[in-house]
Amino acid sequence: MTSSTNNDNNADNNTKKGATENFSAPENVLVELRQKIDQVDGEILQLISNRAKLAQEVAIFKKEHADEVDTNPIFYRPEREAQVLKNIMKRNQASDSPISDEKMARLFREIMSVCLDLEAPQKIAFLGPVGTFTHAAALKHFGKASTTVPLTTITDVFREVEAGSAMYGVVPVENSSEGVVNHTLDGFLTSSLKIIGEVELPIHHNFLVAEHTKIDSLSRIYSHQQSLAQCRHWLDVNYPNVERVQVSSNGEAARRLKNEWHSAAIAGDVAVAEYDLHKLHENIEDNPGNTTRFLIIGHEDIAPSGQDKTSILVSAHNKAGALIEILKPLSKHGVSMTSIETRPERPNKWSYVFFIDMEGHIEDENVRAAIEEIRPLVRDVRILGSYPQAVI
Ligand SMILES: O=C(O)C(=O)C[C@]1(C(=O)O)C=C[C@@H](O)C=C1
Repeated sequence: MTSSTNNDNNADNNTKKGATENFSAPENVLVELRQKIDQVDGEILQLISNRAKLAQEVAIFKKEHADEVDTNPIFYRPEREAQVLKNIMKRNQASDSPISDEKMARLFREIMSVCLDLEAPQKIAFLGPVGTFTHAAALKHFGKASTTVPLTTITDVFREVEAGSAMYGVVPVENSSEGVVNHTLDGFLTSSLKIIGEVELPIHHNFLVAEHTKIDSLSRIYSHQQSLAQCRHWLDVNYPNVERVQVSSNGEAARRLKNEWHSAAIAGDVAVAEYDLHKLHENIEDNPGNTTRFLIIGHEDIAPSGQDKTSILVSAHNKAGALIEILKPLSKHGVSMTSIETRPERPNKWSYVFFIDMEGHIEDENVRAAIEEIRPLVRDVRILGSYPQAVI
């Protein structure tokens, strides 16, 4: 509405000035470009609306063909979403689009998120509070049309999804600088939930202040202990004499600025909008390649997307050389292992379990064969899930 009113006003002004002789005047060029943008926007709107109607038809199909036993149709299809996004990136590359493949995929991520919301609103539990990197990971993976619910602990996220109060959960699993998140791995020891997806998030820290902050007399900088550690050098150079205060999360650090005039916070982008803050400095992390990986947990088995990962949990016999034996079948069948973590298998003293991630889907012949060969060598193998590799 606003832009067409402006255009009308501009058009009026031009007519008064005698627009015909003046057709290439800068303001007319702008009017013309905006008219073209309005025209394209109208076409995009119609196309998005057509796409949304197709998604509604998909939803009807899913309802009609829901498994007789499982009366709840499954609307969220991570393997299909990964394929759609990969397709968009490929088509973008082959086009003359000035937009990067990743940014184009993010636009479509949001369109798909709205389409899924039309099919059936999705409730996603994440390790909160709002404004944390896990919140950002949930929005990156499911898009902004999903309903995201902050919970206090990783255990709460597992519990909420198990109970069916949330459909899916998002929890951090490893950081490139700080290592693995033990609470998340341990969650799988007592839960039957599956891994249905993964998200990778580059971790960029901002130095945040509020409108009312007296930036010349800062006395405190709040953040999570890991974030303070990841920005230590930058803080030593820029704010060597300001007290650093550890709080439970970056979201909590950002929240505290509301009532404090002499404090700043270190947090990510999501906290800026959530708590109405300003970035005084951006990208203050000492290691610019710092990345965190998150897992999406849920109940379903996911079909192959064409580029998948499989995670297994292996309870080994307590004897020397057990790990070497487990790894041999993977190498024999050409399965590429992407990570391995060891955790104590409580309550059994001195017993260990291995979390192994590999490339491929459990329906791939080589992955299935390797896992079948591991089975007789160990006490137990549990498939935690096969899921699409992170696309954006
Ligand atoms: O293809 C489907 O199964 C759909 O429901 C459509 C669609 C989409 O908008 O493209 C929406 C949600 C699913 O998670 C995957 C894809």
